[in-house]
Amino acid sequence: MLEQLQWVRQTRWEQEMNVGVVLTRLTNNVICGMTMGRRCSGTDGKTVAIISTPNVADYVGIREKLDLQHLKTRYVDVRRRFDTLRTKESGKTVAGGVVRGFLRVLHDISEDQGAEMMFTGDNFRSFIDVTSTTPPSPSSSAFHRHSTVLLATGFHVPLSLAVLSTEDLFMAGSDTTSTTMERALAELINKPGIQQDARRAIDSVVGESRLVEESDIQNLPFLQAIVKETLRLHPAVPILRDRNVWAIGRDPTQWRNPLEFRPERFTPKGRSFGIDVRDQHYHLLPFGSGRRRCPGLSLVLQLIHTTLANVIHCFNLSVEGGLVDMTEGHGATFSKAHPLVCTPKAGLNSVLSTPIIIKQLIPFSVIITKR
Ligand code: HEM
Repeated sequence: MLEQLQWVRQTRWEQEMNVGVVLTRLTNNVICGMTMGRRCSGTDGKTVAIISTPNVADYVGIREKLDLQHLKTRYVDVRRRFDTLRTKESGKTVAGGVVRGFLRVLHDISEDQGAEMMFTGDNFRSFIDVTSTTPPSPSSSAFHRHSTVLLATGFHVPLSLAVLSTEDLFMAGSDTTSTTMERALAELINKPGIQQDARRAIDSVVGESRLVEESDIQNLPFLQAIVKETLRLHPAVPILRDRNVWAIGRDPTQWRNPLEFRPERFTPKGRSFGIDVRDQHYHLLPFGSGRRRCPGLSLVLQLIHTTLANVIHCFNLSVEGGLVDMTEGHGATFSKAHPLVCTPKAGLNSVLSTPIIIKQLIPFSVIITKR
């Protein structure tokens, strides 16, 4: 995030910047780094927007004939870019790139003694079996369709299938994560008192001379409460197959003042202290539950906590008159109807010293300044 703001300062002076797009780029880079060992997000955040936009034609049974929103055309473009990316990767080495990234992640999990779930050889084989049953992508090049990768266990996996899984991670993880962070920032802009309390708590643990690190998060219960409250009110996957997570999170029989953003409910003195998002409590299920529970949960919690903590720690965020409009849009992740758009204004030397005015497209404006 801070790096992105640096980029804005250098290249987009006095130009508008969509905060959601910046957060999407950040998330894409994390997923890309994890799976491919490199950065790969474009600069426009277009991929996720296309993938997560519901196609009107799907609902009226004319999807083969009409492409009213030009989604098909745009999706083909996305696939072409994915193909380019994977071709670049496989050009280096077939067993390298994507699959090496996967293997590294799987290996790390199997070695991690503190992991919630021990990853055994059987788990590993199951993972490969599931991957192998995925139908090949029609747009894969002949090379990818016919190339297989010999995994450490002795299994051969078609390269195209391994790459498909990478795409799944983008679809499942990118927009969900950035939307959640955007929502949290918007809530904090609307609730300056909560923002200040969070900053004070971070200062007391981290001080003012360094950035927040992942290891600090466990000592920041109020920040954790803010993230839980964001996931309660704004679950990025609002409706699952068998339950409406969005409605459960606002159920008045379970939550006092359910429509209000009150992170303190999750703090030691609050009524909901101890309630967690890891499927132990069935009235807070932003990541689903059971076998289908989001596998990216631990990663995403680290990413969201660390990013939010650093933004809160480094900047004051405020709105110019009125409140940030929290109206939900129509996308798969219920992202904001009006994205947060910021305009960097007068600048000082360091990126953290750059006052930034954030405004929504209509009609609100937000100011972010160096503390
Ligand atoms: C705030 C961010 C996120 C939220 C709220 C979220 C939530 C969810 C939910 C509710 C599901 C469906 C569970 C079900 O079907 O019952 C899911 C599935 C999934 N998520 Fe996440 N997710 C997030 C981020 C991520 C990230 C960062 C990744 C990976 C990098 C990821 C990977 C996946 C995958 C692969 C699935 C499909 C699992 C399956 O079909 O069995 N998610 N997620």
